[in-house]
Amino acid sequence: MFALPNKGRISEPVLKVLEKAGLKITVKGRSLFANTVDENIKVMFARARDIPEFVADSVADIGVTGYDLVLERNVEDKVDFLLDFGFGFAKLVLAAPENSEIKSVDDIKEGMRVATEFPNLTRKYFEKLNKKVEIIELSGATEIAPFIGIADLISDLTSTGTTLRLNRLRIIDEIISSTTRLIANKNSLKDKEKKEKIDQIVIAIKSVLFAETKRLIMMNAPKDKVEEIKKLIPGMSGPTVSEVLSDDNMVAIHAVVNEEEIFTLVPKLHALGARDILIVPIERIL
Ligand SMILES: Nc1ncnc2c1ncn2[C@@H]1O[C@H](COP(=O)(O)OP(=O)(O)OP(=O)(O)O)[C@@H](O)[C@H]1O
Ligand SMILES: O=P(O)(O)OC[C@H]1O[C@H](OP(=O)(O)OP(=O)(O)O)[C@H](O)[C@@H]1O
Ligand SMILES: [Mg+2]
Repeated sequence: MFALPNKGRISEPVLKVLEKAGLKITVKGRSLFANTVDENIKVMFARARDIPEFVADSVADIGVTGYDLVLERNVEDKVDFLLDFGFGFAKLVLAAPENSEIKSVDDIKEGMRVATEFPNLTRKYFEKLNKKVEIIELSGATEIAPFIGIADLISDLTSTGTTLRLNRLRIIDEIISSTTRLIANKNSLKDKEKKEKIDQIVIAIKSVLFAETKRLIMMNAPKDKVEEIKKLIPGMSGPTVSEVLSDDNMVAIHAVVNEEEIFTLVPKLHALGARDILIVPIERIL
């Protein structure tokens, strides 16, 4: 059983990656379960917040959730981290109103109230600092707490910083940093058949994440410039060079290159006489 977030900000990007990975999850409306292209892989939809426990307790064999939520549920020792999706980046930070006297951790006094959706991580953070504070658990919109007099500061997730800025809150310290992860139940990994399926899923997802940073570049180029072009695009196993039947002096070249290199690469290829340059997205690289 594969547990996936049913809503929230990581749900859609995760489903997109799995779609590209060829899992073909057939979701019918708001249903709680779904089938996949592989009859041995069933999907269940749950809140990202609950998925760490579902995986730790063997309700699901694997699941996708935030690293922050695994730590918050205190199950990091009960699950294995199989891969990092590289998105869903957020930091759990301690923040106080800009006009508050709290400017650093040292200004936090005994008995101050901290509002949060992450009571366990926040409690642990203050225990380490040996500071006694009161944790006020909220289930969202934590930013409002200092302004309605129910807390002195908050600990909340931030990624772009927009929410904190908008609410005139200043970061005091960083508690943890998080991204979206694939986690597995340790016993499921010990089961030979399940392990085999899980490995297939991991390879499929990795192939998608890897391909997202790459492009296939294709071009026609003068034969006598091939060596120079090769130096510009080493490719994954060297570029492929093939004949152009209509023109003896030209060859067709294709190679896989890093997406971020393309902007500077193209003018150099042009200068060497490359023509008909095509840059094509790649769905998966295995
Ligand atoms: N602003 C953000 N930017 C990037 N990732 C985030 C952000 N906020 C949360 N996340 C990640 O997404 C996970 C799920 O958070 P999200 O808020 O989407 O779900 P939720 O709290 O279950 O839903 P909702 O907030 O709609 O009730 C978080 O634990 C974190 O890992
Ligand atoms: O730094 P930013 O890019 O502005 O993102 C941070 C915001 O995103 C999350 O809220 P979410 O949308 O999940 O709402 P919630 O507070 O109700 O969980 C988080 O709790 C912050 O409020
Ligand atoms: Mg949220």
